[in-house]
Amino acid sequence: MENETIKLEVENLNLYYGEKRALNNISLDIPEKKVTAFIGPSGCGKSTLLRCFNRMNDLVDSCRIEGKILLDGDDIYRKSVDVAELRRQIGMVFQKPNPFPKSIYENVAYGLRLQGVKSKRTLDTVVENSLRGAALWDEVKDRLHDNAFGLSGGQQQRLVIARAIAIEPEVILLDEPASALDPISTLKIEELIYELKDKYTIVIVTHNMQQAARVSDYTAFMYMGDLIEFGDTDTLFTNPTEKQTEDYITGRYG
Ligand SMILES: Nc1ncnc2c1ncn2[C@@H]1O[C@H](COP(=O)(O)OP(=O)(O)OP(=O)(O)O)[C@@H](O)[C@H]1O
Repeated sequence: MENETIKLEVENLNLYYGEKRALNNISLDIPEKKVTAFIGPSGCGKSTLLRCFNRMNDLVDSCRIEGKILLDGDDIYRKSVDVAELRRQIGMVFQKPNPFPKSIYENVAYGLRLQGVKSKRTLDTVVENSLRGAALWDEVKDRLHDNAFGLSGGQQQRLVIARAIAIEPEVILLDEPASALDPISTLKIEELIYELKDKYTIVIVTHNMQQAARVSDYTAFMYMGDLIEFGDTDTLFTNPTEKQTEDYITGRYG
């Protein structure tokens, strides 16, 4: 990690849902323009930690956090932070593709329209570039004004990624982005993740250890709200430091 620029820093983060503690004193650094994967058995807190990065947990009434998360050195939980702007900087893609009930074009243009962009030429350019960036342009360029629901699940997920990158985020959070997809669509998403890291910092939650090993540069293994081990992906999968990590990656539990 010495040669990396740190994009997000988690410092002594505790997270509670009511009385129940779901994250225990987590500290880790997310490097810029790399892919960081969170792995671990169901319920270990991967999605909860991911959602902290764009303050999605603010939407859960019972949720309380202690500790800090810094984006480029600034605390994202400071009172003065504009959460809408934070979510523009840190985009998120969920497990199930969630396009809007609009055309392919309007799905991608949506964020820019919200920002007040009206120029057709600007919108056309951004829509094309974003669809190209999400490796979807060639498949949809002749049907941009068709409803997005007519796309396959894998195409819908790439559309959602195009919608996310249209507003030029710095970080993209992916919560099990391929778990609802067939193997070929999954492969396309994995190839896309690999390409996107040239421009964006990517954090991915995945159940699939092979996927983490294929797409990520760094991996964090979590267990019951604890961060057990964090390091470069090759080392974590071939020579883990902790016995619990070894047991998990060799399939002894989880
Ligand atoms: N909104 C919520 N309210 C209360 N408890 C929650 C809430 N969301 C998650 N939890 C609890 O927090 C713990 C961590 O859940 P989380 O969804 O982060 O785990 P995960 O590792 O992502 O699991 P999975 O792989 O099954 O999605 C679990 O015990 C879960 O039941």
